[in-house]
Amino acid sequence: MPQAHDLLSRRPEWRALAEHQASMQQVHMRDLFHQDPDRFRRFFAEAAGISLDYSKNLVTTDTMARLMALARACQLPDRIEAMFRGEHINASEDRPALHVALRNMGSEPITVAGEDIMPEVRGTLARMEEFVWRVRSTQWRGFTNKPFTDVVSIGIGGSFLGPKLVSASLKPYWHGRLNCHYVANIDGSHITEVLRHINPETTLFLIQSKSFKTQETLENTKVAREWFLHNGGNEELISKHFVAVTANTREAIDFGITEENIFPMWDWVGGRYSLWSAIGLPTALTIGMENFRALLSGAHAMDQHFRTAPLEDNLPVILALLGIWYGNFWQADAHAILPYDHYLRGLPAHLQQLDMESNGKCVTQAGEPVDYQTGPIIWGGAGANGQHAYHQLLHQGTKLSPADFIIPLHTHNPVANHHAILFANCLSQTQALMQGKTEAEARAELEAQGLPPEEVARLAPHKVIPGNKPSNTLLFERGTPRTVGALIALYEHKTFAQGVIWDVDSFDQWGVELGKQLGKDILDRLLSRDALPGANDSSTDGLIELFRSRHHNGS
Ligand SMILES: O=P(O)(O)OC[C@H]1O[C@](O)(CO)[C@@H](O)[C@@H]1O
Repeated sequence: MPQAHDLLSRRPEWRALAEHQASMQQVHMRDLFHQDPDRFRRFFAEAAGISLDYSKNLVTTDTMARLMALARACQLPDRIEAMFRGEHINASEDRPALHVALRNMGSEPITVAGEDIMPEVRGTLARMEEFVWRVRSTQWRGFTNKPFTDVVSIGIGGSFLGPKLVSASLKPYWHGRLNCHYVANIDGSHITEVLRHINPETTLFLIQSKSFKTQETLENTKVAREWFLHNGGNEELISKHFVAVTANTREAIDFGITEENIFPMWDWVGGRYSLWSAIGLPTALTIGMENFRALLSGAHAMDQHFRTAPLEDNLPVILALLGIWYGNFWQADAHAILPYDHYLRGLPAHLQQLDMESNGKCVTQAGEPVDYQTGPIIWGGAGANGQHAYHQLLHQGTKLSPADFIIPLHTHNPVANHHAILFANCLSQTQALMQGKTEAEARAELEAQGLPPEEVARLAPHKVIPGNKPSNTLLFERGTPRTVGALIALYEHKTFAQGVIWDVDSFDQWGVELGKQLGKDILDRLLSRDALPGANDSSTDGLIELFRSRHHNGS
């Protein structure tokens, strides 16, 4: 483990990058492409069905060498091995981070506290397979003996975003009869809108919560249970319609879930890394267990690549280091995820939790305050839609936000020339971001339109596009379970690699606890008929009183 005094920004490799950045300030990517006709091939890597063109970055081979030197100085290869070996790399919670075990296809054991965990992982996969088969084959039916038509997954954060992303990404593989709905928010509109459209006789509820203590999930489960009991169900029938996935079996049983309907999770899997576990049940029910296993095998292929490829050819490491280059040396606070694929439209939201809950940290593993930037603001949306929404800022704004463009070479739904047009949009955006438009080019265009000189002079500055805006282009043949698995695993490992270099704990999330703690007292005060004494600031007190004045008569 690096010592506290090895603060990242004190390392010679860090200083070498800072000096290099100073020398790069006048460099434009246009020139880098003109100087090196082979640039595309030189900055191209592929693994596990994913291809990465990182040539449209403000980097040279010297830049990449210096970034790789920083990664080695931070012992990245050793830390990768430590993760796969189950070392307690989640130092603050003294736990391993073994989401890779969930998709481990190898024969080697993976031990936690001296126990090989693979038998239990594989046993749970087998239980999932049997459950999924019984539901999809209609052997498991509702209380009026009808096959299930709807699955409602109740969970939030990693118990929601991951399975929802995978379900949506693999919509072409969905079972004909089974519809999947997700309920996460404590906003009653979320569950109301779902319950409005389903039949209690043919609905299966999955309660997804690693802790089984998350307020939103427990409150929504109570509503779902009451709805079921008031629409034909009864206590004895709960076991036919409610299944839980949790690491807290006791709480789930106390809540009324029958033990044989509880699938385990483990504390060595973080919520945002858990879609590969039984938390993936909604996905497995809709796409089938064969496709779910293909998802796992795609992720495993990326795991093997991450664990064995030289850093220079390692896709997660390349993406991680490029993010550090811009975040720590070019003051980029954000990073855009732009899937040019309707089915992958949920990817930015999942990666927001994956990245921002992992690396949104301000102390090192040793508890030292950092004096450098850590995790970026992750944002984004589906292309080509974003071009008509926020790409203006990417092209002419003052904020630097590197972007990942993600696109399949083949669509599931060939319609007219749509895929070629989508692909052309993706490439034209990355080209425009890279090359921009000079004032001379802007002037020439305006003159070619026959505008008078004073109009040319007036408009030209508004038409200049600086360019030199970095982007990565990630390609894959088609959005199959394997490529979706590999793609998500790629970003998991990118996130981990950045956390190693920033020396933060990417697997805890203490920052979310304070809001939960404060919320308890505020809720008591909101619900109290009598005004309870103010707890702290006048804003919170004033807002509580505003709410109470609308909800308690005579108060
Ligand atoms: O699965 P659980 O325990 O309900 O937690 C849901 C989510 O809440 C968090 O713990 C944050 O509060 C996430 O890390 C997690 O994915």
